[in-house]
Amino acid sequence: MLRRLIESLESCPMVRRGEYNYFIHPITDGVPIVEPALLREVACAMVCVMDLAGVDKIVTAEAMGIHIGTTLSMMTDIPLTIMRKRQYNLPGEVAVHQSTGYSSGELYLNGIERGDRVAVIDDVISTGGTMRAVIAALEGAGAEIADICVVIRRGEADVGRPFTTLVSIEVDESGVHVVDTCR
Ligand SMILES: O=P(O)(O)OC[C@H]1O[C@H](OP(=O)(O)OP(=O)(O)O)[C@H](O)[C@@H]1O
Ligand SMILES: Nc1nc2[nH]cnc2c(=O)[nH]1
Repeated sequence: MLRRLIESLESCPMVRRGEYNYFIHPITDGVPIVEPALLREVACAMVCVMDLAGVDKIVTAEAMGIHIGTTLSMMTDIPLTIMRKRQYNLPGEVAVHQSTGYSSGELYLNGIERGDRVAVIDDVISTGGTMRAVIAALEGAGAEIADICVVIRRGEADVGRPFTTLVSIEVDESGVHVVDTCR
């Protein structure tokens, strides 16, 4: 079922970002091209593995959760909010610090009301810094996190809650290796 995702990961290019081996893939970078069939495969798998019962809103982080979150939202009719790297200063906006293996900055959550039941999705988890920031923001806003699903798990990050991943990978000098899948 995840044939396109697995094959494209195992043949994707990689660059160095400092000490970090950064793989480049349509789902995590939007380049070189996002094939509709791949996006469909990923979103269909998410619908299958996630508990979306009674979920009011899907939450993702800028930028590379957006195409996945949009597809999932269109398939399920659940509205989407995007945690932005830009501050809007709207009433109730929640700011949190995000750090990854190669960058750091702020993320801003809007559009969540106390008691909202939310599902969190993202393209990849590596250090877990982004997901911990998203969870902290949602807890700060008083949301109930119903489920968390990330397309690609790289490493063993702990975010303090269980989460589902579609595939687990290892990355070394020779490239990406898929070591586990959700089905
Ligand atoms: O587990 P972590 O180490 O936090 O890494 C995962 C995050 O890294 C990427 O985001 P990035 O901040 O690079 O922004 P982008 O989506 O705008 O490329 C990716 O989209 C995840 O959100
Ligand atoms: N594209 C991409 N995004 C990431 N986010 C965290 N690690 C990575 C990576 O290696 N590649």
